[in-house]
Amino acid sequence: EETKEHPSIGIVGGGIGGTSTAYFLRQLFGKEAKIDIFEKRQVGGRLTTIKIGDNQIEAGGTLIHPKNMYMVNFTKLLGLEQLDVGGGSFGIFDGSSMRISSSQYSVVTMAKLFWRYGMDIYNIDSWINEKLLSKFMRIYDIQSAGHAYTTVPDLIGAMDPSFISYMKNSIKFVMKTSGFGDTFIDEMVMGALRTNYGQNTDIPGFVGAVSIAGVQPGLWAVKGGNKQVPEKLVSEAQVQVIQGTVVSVQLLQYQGKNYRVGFFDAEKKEQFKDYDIVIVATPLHDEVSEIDFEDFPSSIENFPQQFHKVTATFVEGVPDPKYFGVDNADDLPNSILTCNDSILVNSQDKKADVFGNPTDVYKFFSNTPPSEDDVKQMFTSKKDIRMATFMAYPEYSTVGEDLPPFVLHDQLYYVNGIELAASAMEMSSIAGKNVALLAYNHWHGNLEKIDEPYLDPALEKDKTEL
Ligand SMILES: Cc1cc2nc3c(=O)[nH]c(=O)nc-3n(C[C@H](O)[C@H](O)[C@H](O)COP(=O)(O)OP(=O)(O)OC[C@H]3O[C@@H](n4cnc5c(N)ncnc54)[C@H](O)[C@@H]3O)c2cc1C
Ligand SMILES: CC(C)=CCC/C(C)=C/CC/C(C)=C/CSC[C@H](N)C(=O)O
Repeated sequence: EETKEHPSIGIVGGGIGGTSTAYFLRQLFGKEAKIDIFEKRQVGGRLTTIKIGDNQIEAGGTLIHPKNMYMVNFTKLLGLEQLDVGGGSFGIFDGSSMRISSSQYSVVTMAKLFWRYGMDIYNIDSWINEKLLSKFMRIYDIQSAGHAYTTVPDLIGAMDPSFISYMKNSIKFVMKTSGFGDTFIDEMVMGALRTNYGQNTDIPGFVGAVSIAGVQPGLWAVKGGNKQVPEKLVSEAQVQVIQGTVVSVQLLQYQGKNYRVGFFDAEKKEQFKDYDIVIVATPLHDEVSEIDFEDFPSSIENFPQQFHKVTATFVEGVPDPKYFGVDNADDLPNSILTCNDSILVNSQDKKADVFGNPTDVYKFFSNTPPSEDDVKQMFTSKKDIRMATFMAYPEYSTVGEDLPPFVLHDQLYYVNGIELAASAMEMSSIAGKNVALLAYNHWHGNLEKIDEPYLDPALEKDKTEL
């Protein structure tokens, strides 16, 4: 029998969002709480690898920013290693030729970049650090002080109030207002948005800035595959993984447990389990996870925003440089960003495997699956080809001002609303910690830690000294 101190908790979804939530819940509630994760496919979700030839390559979430502290800490805690990724030659393709490409000499590259983009190329890193990262990182202090928020705008606004206006204005507008030029925005920023979200500079400023951070120097991945983080979090958090597809969450009318989770188990048999607390850690979207919420006083619906489909195509072979307007194969950059949203390819990269070994595998992203003919035009020869299509992240142009809440009902929480602000591994982990704190604070009646402003002790001390 669980007591008030030891709730039973069911989590729907075993991606980084669900498994990080489980980890944080275990830290907060201690070892007696019973925590189950329901997973319909495999733990890791959108963190997954693909085998092509003899190579294992990241297929979903790939790059981690050096300042993504939860991902950094999980990697260390779980005995995993960081692998440097990124670097190497790059170019920006406009559909017929390269607008700019790097040289083998870094001074020449810097001169070319300065010639084309002026001071924007120097200012961008400090702008991202000052306008995004330094404010974003306040969340770690806020959460380590136990504070939690019931809505996505409240959480993002707690990092810094300026982020609310970033969520309402396009990245193009935000950057123009900060003094960046059209050429830089239309080429560099557009290239970053197309490779990371398959979208353009009309997307909101907050996710736009996250996307630019996703092409900054110092990016890394977990050696052996990012999916090891969710896999190992499951054992670290001592949770039971139930292989099954959740189809319903019913609000119970009797005094005992709050919710009944209905699911089809691995043998496709319908089963039910009751919990005090339920956490949904998958996008509530028709094409991703169909879950009925039954017997609630007001209906809980899937969220109306569109999801963006992306196909990642992996080809082991020899690329035709002419496809990217380059004559000589040696001059084809390893990483190609594209700045024209009417062409097929969002970006192309020569990949290393999950251990950092070089391969002859190229990955390209496209918003629609390529035809056989497309691939023939892009590669002069190919040994193997694999494709993975993802319901990848929200279609940010359809995201309105009403972002979903983290609290769907008393003791029923939702992690993935955060993706409507920005989708990234660290965002899911931050949302996981927020939901774990909400569940804990509600359970213990710590209402002073919910939706209350966080007063930075260092700033408060300065104020009293004045
Ligand atoms: C191609 C691609 C590249 C990306 N690259 C990066 C990157 O470089 N860096 C970065 O930070 N982020 C990247 N992302 C984003 C990142 O992968 C996601 O934000 C993150 O993995 C989301 O994790 P999650 O746990 O919230 O969701 P998911 O990983 O989707 O997990 C949800 C889980 O729930 C399960 N599930 C769904 N419905 C049910 C149900 N009814 N019953 C039981 N289980 C269910 C699913 O099977 C899934 O395992 C990328 C995403 C894609 C698609
Ligand atoms: C949350 C913060 C502050 C930073 C995260 C920055 C980051 C790593 C963003 C990437 C997000 C994303 C959805 C990338 C998708 S594709 C990645 C890459 N272009 C690839 O080719 O795999």
